[in-house]
Amino acid sequence: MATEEGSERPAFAASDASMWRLYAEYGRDNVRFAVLGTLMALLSRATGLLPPLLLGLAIDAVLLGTRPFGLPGLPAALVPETAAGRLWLVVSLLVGATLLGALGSYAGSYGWNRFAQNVQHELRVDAYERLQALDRAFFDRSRTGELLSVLNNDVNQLESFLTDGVNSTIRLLALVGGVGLVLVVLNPWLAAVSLLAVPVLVVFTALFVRRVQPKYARMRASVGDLNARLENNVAGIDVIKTESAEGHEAERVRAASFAYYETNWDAIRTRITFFPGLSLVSGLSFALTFAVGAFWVLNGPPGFASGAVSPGEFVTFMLYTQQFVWPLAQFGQIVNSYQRARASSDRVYGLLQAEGAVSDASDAVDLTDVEGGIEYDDVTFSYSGTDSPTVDGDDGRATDAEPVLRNVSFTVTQGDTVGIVGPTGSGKSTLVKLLVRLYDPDEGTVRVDGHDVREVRRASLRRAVGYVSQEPFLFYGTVRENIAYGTFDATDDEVETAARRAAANEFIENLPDGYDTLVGERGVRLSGGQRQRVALARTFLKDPAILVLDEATSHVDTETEAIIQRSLRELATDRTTVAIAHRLSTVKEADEILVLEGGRIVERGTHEALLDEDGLYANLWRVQAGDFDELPESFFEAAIARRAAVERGESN
Ligand SMILES: Nc1ncnc2c1ncn2[C@@H]1O[C@H](COP(=O)(O)OP(=O)(O)OP(=O)(O)O)[C@@H](O)[C@H]1O
Repeated sequence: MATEEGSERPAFAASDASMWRLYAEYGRDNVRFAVLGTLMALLSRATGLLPPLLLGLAIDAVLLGTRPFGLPGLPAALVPETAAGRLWLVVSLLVGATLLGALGSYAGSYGWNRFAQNVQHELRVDAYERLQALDRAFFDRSRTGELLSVLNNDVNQLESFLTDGVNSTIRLLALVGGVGLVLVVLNPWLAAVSLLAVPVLVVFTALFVRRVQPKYARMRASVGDLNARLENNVAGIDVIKTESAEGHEAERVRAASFAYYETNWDAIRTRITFFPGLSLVSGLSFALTFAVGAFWVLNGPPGFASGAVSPGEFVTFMLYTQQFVWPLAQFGQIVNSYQRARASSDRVYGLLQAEGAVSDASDAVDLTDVEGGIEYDDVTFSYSGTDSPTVDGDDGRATDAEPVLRNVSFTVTQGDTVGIVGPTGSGKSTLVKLLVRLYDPDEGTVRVDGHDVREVRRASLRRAVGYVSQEPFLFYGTVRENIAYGTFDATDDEVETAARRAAANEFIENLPDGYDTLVGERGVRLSGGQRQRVALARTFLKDPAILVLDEATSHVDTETEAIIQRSLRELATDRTTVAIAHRLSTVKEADEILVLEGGRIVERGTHEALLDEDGLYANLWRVQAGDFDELPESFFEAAIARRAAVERGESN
């Protein structure tokens, strides 16, 4: 399939910076929450600096009395005279710092969670909007479960990293910067011992990242596979049951689930060695600092240092070391959450970047006052080369280049009806899909009212065309909502008039809640014929200039068909109609009938003219009339050859 501007295939793979680009783009409007979160997280961290200082002071200046009582920034006039008074002051300051810390922690979490939730929400809605703007070929090649997994799980992973990861990173940086600095100021030599842990942790983490990153990418892909399998099976539950394929499907789900289990377990194995490893390094560093510090208090400075360390200063130092070293182990969680989010961001970003081949030209105009003239001018089309890579790595290059339509030319004068008939797989549905630009032709042009459909806005084109397909799709909701789908401002009267014209009013009124009856998911609570009539009512309500009926009455019984056919004739009277039919009687009255075979128009004319011609159409007509004896042997030979080709999956 040709790309619209003949442009290069768009790059689908996300760049390394995809995650940060997403955060920057979606965080921009919510930056106030991130700032609040950051400032409050810093405040809460800063209040944590006070208790160790107070404890050291209480030990040295109150309990042991070996140094004067004083705190930086505390006026001497506020220092009580008695030891008890001083202890109470320390206790009050401890409580005050704790309260302020709790407040800061609350406000910090509030800011970051609001930020993360807003980003998640906006990202998901945008990704969905992007998805529904992609062309049909993208969906032909994608798996629904996989797409759902991107919109759900992957977007959630990005949110979790914002909530936990970024928030913790800021706290950690504040810690390394703040507490690390305090340690250096208090005792540079002892600080050097504590800080020894940092380079070890950095190297250790780098190794972890290198190992775990590909594992997370594999895991995200297998979540998509599993989702796709589950979605497919739930949708196909009827076939599973009627074919007694429960065992077969349980096995396939087991295989997909096991693939996820294996990729997940592989990542978990790496992760669970990493976290205890970090704790070990942190713990050893704490023990080393304690040993050096305690010997310093007992025996004076070691050879490389000078100055005495009091028991209070030692306690302060150890408490800071604890604040510094243990949370470093948290770094692992952050890196872990980052890696998971990164694997997801590639997929979300990929979806946001996906470009469909069918898009509005930059100078496209609206199709207005549509009269309904249609022209197919030497149209050739194949499903190959669909320019639609998918989120699971399919680059969209189909291998089969066999055309499904070949040099198709015909015109339909405004208000006329054209019937399209032909054996299965001959390209009838494909032909009308080109009219509403679900796909674009490889060669040739489709015109409506003389306009090349590639030069008009798709929305205006589709407003002008009413399309009733073989498998009408109803949305979960009421009958009324389904009829008014697309004509959202229709009044109840208009909905009912449309239903009446589609011969649907009677059955709808007999439903338990009439027009307010819920139709179930995909309309499962209605029969095939009822769904068909609701879909027809939708088209009557839309009142389009061009009507496309793709075997529109295929699901109804003979009697209902007669009623609908009458309505359809009325509907078709003053509008252009393209009717695809297997039952030739439904297009007998058409102004022209096109007979497709292997993607080519092999015969054309009115019903009578085609019967006179005594070709494929006349033979198909004999089949439907049950005159098998009248059929020439060559017809059976051709039919058998066609069936064999269809079964081999060939289009022609
Ligand atoms: N989305 C698709 N991707 C690839 N090939 C497709 C796609 N849709 C249809 N085809 C192929 O194109 C050919 C024509 O299909 P089409 O649905 O147009 O035939 P049809 O005449 O409407 O058949 P039927 O009468 O059975 O509905 C078939 O060989 C089919 O396998």
